[in-house]
Amino acid sequence: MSCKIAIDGPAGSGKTTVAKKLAEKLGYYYLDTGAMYRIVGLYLHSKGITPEDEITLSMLEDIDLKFIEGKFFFLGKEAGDEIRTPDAGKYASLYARHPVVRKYLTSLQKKIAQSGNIVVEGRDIGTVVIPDAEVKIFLEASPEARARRRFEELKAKGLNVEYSEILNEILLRDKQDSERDIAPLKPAEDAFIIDTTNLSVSEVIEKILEVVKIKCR
Ligand SMILES: Nc1ncnc2c1ncn2[C@@H]1O[C@H](COP(=O)(O)OP(=O)(O)O)[C@@H](O)[C@H]1O
Ligand SMILES: Nc1ccn([C@H]2C[C@H](O)[C@@H](COP(=O)(O)OP(=O)(O)O)O2)c(=O)n1
Repeated sequence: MSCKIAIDGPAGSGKTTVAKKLAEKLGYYYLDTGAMYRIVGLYLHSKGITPEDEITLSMLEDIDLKFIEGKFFFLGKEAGDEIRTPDAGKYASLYARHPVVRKYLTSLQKKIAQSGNIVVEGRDIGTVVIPDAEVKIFLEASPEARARRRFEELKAKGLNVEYSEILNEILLRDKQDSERDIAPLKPAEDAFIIDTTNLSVSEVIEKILEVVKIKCR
């Protein structure tokens, strides 16, 4: 029996860290849907196209977005740290509200999610991308904890960031992602909600594994 695990939640709640470790532990595929929105957001911004402009399918196909052996490629090159900057997250969230962007990326994500046992992380996985997922997890944490984590993460990568700026960026994306009309950030009705504010990564993974043992027998 194939088992699909959806992990949703706001920025800094621990989705990527937990999803990657979980997929490795279970021997499942892993899909970071946020990376796809980051690639699209950076590309459209670089072309001077705003989220208010008409965005066509052919514009998005010009990105030549590919997912090969767990890695993303666009414009013929592998996606690197350039998609992990605060600006990339800002543009991802801005263009993620556009119906053509959502339709295009959701269609790709649904196809990839059919690969077999997989952990998929994002904002609308349990509600839209794989609503039939056997396991649905919604991670949350205080904005301050999430900003602190992201601040430490970016600082460790050598980026010159201010905690207050990161907190404001996270609060803005929380609002944009949860208040948009299409596929807003919210827990699926059958999602298990885990507050990670005072939990270690291992403790979060242990909680998820308890659900997996029951739902993915
Ligand atoms: N439960 C946790 N406790 C402490 N730090 C965490 C926890 N979960 C994730 N982190 C750290 O916080 C940062 C952001 O985590 P990440 O998995 O990228 O969050 P998201 O994908 O939800 O934005 C990373 O440096 C990660 O190591
Ligand atoms: N399934 C998804 C994944 C990401 N997005 C949008 C909204 C998010 O703010 C941005 C960036 O997502 P990403 O998961 O990479 O960001 P964080 O790692 O949580 O900071 O993309 C989305 O709308 N739907």
